[in-house]
Amino acid sequence: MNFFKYQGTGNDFIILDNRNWSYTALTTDRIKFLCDRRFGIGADGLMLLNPHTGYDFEMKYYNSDGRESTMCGNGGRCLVKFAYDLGIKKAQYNFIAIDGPHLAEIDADGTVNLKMKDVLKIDDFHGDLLLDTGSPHYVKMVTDVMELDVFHKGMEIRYSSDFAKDGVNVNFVEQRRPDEIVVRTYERGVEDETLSCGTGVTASALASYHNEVGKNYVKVITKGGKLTVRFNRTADDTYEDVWLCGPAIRVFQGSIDNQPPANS
Ligand SMILES: N[C@H](CCC[C@H](N)C(=O)O)C(=O)O
Repeated sequence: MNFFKYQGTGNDFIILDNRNWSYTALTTDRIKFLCDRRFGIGADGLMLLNPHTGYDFEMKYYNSDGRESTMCGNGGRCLVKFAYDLGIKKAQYNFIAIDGPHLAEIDADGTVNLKMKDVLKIDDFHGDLLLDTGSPHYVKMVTDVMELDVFHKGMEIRYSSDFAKDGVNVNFVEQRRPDEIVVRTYERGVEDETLSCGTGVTASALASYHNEVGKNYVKVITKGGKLTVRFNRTADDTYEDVWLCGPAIRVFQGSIDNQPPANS
């Protein structure tokens, strides 16, 4: 099996070119094995680039637990860069994912800009915030975010009775400046802190204290690197024209045996 490894601000992915449908029969166990950082290749998730009528491609995303999941923002950005590296070169990409169509553009400096779905509401949850940016996100504003035990605090919320059934991604956000936040995320389906989470960074930017009605531009610092989120907040508190912008890097390509070793 030939694979490609990409990362977007440290959120890393195995990508398979599935334009000839050769990888469609991957099982949950196989994807989990491929994402395993000891027995397999190692990644936060795996993506298929599928052909799709009317779009440049279709994105299929699987968390490292092997199960198909909802939208992955960093994954979407990496998949656009993968398409470019395959020779699919467009001024503007238009691909389809589980949460609908997405536009994307690659800047001259390599920044990949991904249009995210509109967010029609942000709910209050006992003083924290809940919103869906293509994946479900819990946002808690904190101080000293880098001192936090994100793994245990995140797991506690994710497995609490309110979220245990479907899960939720948990973001801890420190407002450093009116237009700059620091975000750390415990990711559902990885069941650990990732170095960044694109839909989580987007959710955190929309939920952060200082955004105002009209155009906003939020700088987001994560353990894996820097991203920016642009959006228009409407007078009735919906969020549109939302773009997640940042690097997407091809790390290596390789091949892995088709059958995992018997003892894995
Ligand atoms: N773990 C998320 C999906 C991937 C999100 C993240 N990797 C991103 O960049 O948006 C979930 O199951 O909801």
